[in-house]
Amino acid sequence: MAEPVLEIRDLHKRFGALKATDGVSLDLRPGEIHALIGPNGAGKSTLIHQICGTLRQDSGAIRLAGQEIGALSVAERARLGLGRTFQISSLIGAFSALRNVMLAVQAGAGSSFRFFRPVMRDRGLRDQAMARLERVGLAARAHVPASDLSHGEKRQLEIAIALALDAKAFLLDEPMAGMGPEGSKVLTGFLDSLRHEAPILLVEHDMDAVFALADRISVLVYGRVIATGTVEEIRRDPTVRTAYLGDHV
Ligand SMILES: Nc1ncnc2c1ncn2[C@@H]1O[C@H](COP(=O)(O)OP(=O)(O)OP(=O)(O)O)[C@@H](O)[C@H]1O
Repeated sequence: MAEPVLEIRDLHKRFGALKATDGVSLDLRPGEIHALIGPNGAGKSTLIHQICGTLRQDSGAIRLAGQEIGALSVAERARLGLGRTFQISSLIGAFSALRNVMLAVQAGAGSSFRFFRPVMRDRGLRDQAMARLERVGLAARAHVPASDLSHGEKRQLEIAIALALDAKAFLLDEPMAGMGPEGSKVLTGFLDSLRHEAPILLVEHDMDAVFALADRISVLVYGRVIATGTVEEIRRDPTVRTAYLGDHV
């Protein structure tokens, strides 16, 4: 089997007496959407925060493409290809969609000399950024300030930024939240195709989306993974049905 892109090994995080992450291990394999589900307070966001670096684990390993990243800053992890979107937005509201993506292309290229050039006049950057906007279906909105984009469009823009940073893995934290049924359908179709660019760790409460998209599902309860498997395996798992899925299957 192909090497996992992202590996979490025996991760622990306490808040006082509360074990928010209690020995979590999971893998994200090339090309897959791995959904992380579980009841409110199970520790999904805490786990995502530790993977992207906004929260430091007490112990355990986090590896991206074989490299230990658990001690790196958020920016360093992003530079190595961890594409984090949603819940905490990285968009600059006053800048156009195009400019937001151009800044990401520039950061991804990592060439500091470019800082001295007027970003908007750099043809190469512009073309690369437009290609990412086209990929996510936002080319027609390129010149609209990010703050004026709709909820769904902001999410598309965040994915364009992650693409510009050459993401090796996407962490998507409740992408369907706040979307209407039509928006959810469009986003589901888009995420389905995005997995071919980089695998996706998807935290999502919308079970229709999870069941439609996930190659594998891990169920988190009280900071522990109680089951990992395909959609069918998880739907049939009696422990999962008792702990969480009862209403959803
Ligand atoms: N900074 C913090 N300090 C103390 N306790 C925290 C902190 N952050 C989270 N917790 C607690 O850790 C537990 C896990 O919370 P977390 O937000 O990770 O769960 P979740 O699965 O993402 O929930 P939801 O589905 O509601 O977003 C909860 O009991 C929460 O109250």
